Amino acid sequence: KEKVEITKEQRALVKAIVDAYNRHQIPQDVAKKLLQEQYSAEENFLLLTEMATSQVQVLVEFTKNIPGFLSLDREDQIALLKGSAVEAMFLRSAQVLSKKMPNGHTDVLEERVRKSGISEEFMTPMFNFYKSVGELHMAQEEQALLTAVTILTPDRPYVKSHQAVERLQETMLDVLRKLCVLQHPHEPMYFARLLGRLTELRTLSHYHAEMLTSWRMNDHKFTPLLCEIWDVQ
Ligand SMILES: Cc1cccc(C)c1Nc1c(-c2c(F)cccc2F)nc2cccc(C)n12
Repeated sequence: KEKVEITKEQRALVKAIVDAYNRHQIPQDVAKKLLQEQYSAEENFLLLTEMATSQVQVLVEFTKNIPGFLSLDREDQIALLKGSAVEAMFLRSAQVLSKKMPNGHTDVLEERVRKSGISEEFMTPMFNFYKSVGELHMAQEEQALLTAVTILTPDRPYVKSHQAVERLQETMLDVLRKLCVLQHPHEPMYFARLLGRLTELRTLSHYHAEMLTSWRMNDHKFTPLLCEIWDVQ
């Protein structure tokens, strides 16, 4: 039986990533609005746009705190952020939507998503993903590390120093693998199931691109930050 040991450095790495993941949460005012505003498709879409915008801001702050990220080539940092934003946001919103939030936020958010003009063909895979993430009952270390692994994916478009990104990603994967073994001793395939979510995320990001197009066709407005991160307009 292989003895799994987390080194001092790895413990420090996990702490840094979890602190960053928790420090940057969706602002309270956005979360509060979810409960207050009335339910029209327009109002729901506006709220979700505001939420998506703050999710991008939260993502940028989290990413800057991933040890080693800021030492990467500056253009690669941008390429990684643009290439991973949707996947990281699906992961983040999955945490919000899957855990039973206090005072019923979850179903309020779910309700608004379901009534925001998104067509059924995207709704089903999106909520299947949220359900499959919820069933994993991920610890916060796993959520934060899996998000970091997603961001540090070397084969994003326009990434030049592929190897530098791969080295960082491997550092995260190694400690995530150890954590999974230590925290789920009776589920030897747990780590593999986590990585399986990343495959599902790739599919979702294609759906997301189509969602963006259909929203644009219906003349929905985005914020400048959303236009920049997804090269729309
Ligand atoms: C905030 C939110 C939460 C859950 C579902 C949805 C549809 C949203 N909203 C958006 C998302 C988005 C996301 F932020 C996380 C996950 C999947 C996503 F589709 N992307 C965008 C891009 C332009 C406008 C909006 C309204 N929008």
